[in-house]
Amino acid sequence: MVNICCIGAGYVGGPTMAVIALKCPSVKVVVVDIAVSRINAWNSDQLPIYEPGLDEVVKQCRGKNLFFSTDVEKHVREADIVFVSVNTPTKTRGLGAGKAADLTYWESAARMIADVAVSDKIVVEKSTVPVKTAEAIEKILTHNSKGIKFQILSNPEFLAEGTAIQDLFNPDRVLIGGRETPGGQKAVQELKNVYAQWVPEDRILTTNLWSAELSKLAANAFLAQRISSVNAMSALCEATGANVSQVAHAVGKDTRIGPKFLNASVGFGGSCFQKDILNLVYICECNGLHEVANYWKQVIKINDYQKSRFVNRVVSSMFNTVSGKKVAVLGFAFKKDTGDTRETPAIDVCKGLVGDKALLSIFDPQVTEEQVMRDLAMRKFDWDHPAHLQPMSPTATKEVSVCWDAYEATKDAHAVCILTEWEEFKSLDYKKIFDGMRKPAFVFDGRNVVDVDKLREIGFIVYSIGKPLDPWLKDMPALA
Ligand SMILES: NC(=O)c1ccc[n+]([C@@H]2O[C@H](COP(=O)([O-])OP(=O)(O)OC[C@H]3O[C@@H](n4cnc5c(N)ncnc54)[C@H](O)[C@@H]3O)[C@@H](O)[C@H]2O)c1
Ligand SMILES: O=c1ccn([C@@H]2O[C@H](COP(=O)(O)OP(=O)(O)O[C@H]3O[C@H](CO)[C@@H](O)[C@H](O)[C@H]3O)[C@@H](O)[C@H]2O)c(=O)[nH]1
Repeated sequence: MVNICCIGAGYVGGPTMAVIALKCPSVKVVVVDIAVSRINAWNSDQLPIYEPGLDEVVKQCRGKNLFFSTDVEKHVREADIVFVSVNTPTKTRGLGAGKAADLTYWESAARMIADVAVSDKIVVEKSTVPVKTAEAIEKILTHNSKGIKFQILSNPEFLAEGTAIQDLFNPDRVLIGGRETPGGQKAVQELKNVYAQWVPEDRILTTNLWSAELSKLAANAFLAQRISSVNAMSALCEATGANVSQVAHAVGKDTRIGPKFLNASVGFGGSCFQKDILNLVYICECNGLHEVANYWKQVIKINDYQKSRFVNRVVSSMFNTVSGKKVAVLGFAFKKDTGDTRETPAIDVCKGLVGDKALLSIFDPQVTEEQVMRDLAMRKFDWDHPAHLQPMSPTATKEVSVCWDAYEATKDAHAVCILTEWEEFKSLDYKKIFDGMRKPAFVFDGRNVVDVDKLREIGFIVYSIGKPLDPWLKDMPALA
């Protein structure tokens, strides 16, 4: 029996290992973490993350060949293959602050592996890391190894939250990078054997270490770039009367471009895109490639512009002030089918509206009040000026309430802002919502989920990203 241990029981470690356990009954998988509450949750009926299909997978193998534990050292010692899936956030202090990846957690995991190992191991980079990280990890492991042999592999994860189980069951590709030595290639083959239990061979790509590490950053940069491209077009659509959905459809029909990832939105969020592009920008700068760095930086700048453009549109449409007005926010997670709020555009939009003294009532089917308040109270990091942390005013969270129902959130509101594309927001009783709101009643759809014509018939003034402007809004030029 192959023993796998995964360090880090988060959004990646948990679902990925659960699927490996399900698909490989002859492999024993233990997921370890230093966060006791997270491990307790993985061992309970209330898993620590919301992900469609995850509960069923965990239920089928937990206690058989899938285990969750806080005894990190014991399980690392017993493992043949150690996946490292710890968080690699953007550094907020010191050299490279605001861009470089913070590898503190990764380094401490590597040192611990070197300290406790008593047999040869394959160490797999599952976390997203800067290109060349494997070289540093190799040095840490071999300098402390007491003669034990380690092989480092890069096996970046491409799952998206909300569809993680589907993505893991049927990945576009699995990427494994290794040293081009006999030992390195043997390790690549061993990991390949695990995935080959359910992934067709032609979808398992093998490369050298640096290509695998860089491909992960490149893939996220390309994906985010598509969203910034369509979002940039959405501003031009609003200015010209074109419809961004029609433009995206027409553009995406070109098979060289393709139809996916062309939905205009209030901006991309999530824990990966911004972090990984900033990391890429930093690597380019370190290599003296300033033009390349600036090119990718622009993807983030357009994303920031899209969020502030949305806030400006709300304020300018409502007679240039939202002061003291109740604004309902539907959706706070960074996308549908997840409760994750990391880097969600809702944080910046809500802070922008509160900055203009709006009174917010927020509803998201998967995000707790505690989480919303924590996110809004957090200081915002200024990526361009890392020395300047912009705190939210300490009283600001008093202007925010969290509701458990869209109807309660919208009652007596002047406006509704839709910030996450939850399916249930498409089929709300908008007539009932309209009747309960102050007039004129506005809907600002940051995800293009509502039927604009139907809502206008009801009486709403509707703004939908990149769509021809409501006659009312045409007379109210945005301030951006
Ligand atoms: N979230 C995604 O959708 C996604 C997808 C692909 C890749 N990634 C990458 O995968 C990595 C993990 O992301 P995540 O979203 O799962 O992060 P996460 O914060 O949800 O989970 C990381 C876990 O690692 C644990 N940890 C940190 N240091 C540890 C240590 N020394 N020993 C034991 N446990 C430790 C933390 O307690 C935490 O529970 C990141 O590099 C991320 O960029 C994320
Ligand atoms: O057409 C689109 C598609 C996405 N988004 C937004 O983009 C963000 C990211 O969405 P998505 O990529 O679906 O979710 P993530 O979980 O962040 O997954 C991305 O980041 C992961 C972490 O690296 C990678 O593994 C995945 O392949 C990559 O898709 C979300 O705010 C979406 O609402 C849009 O605005 N328009």
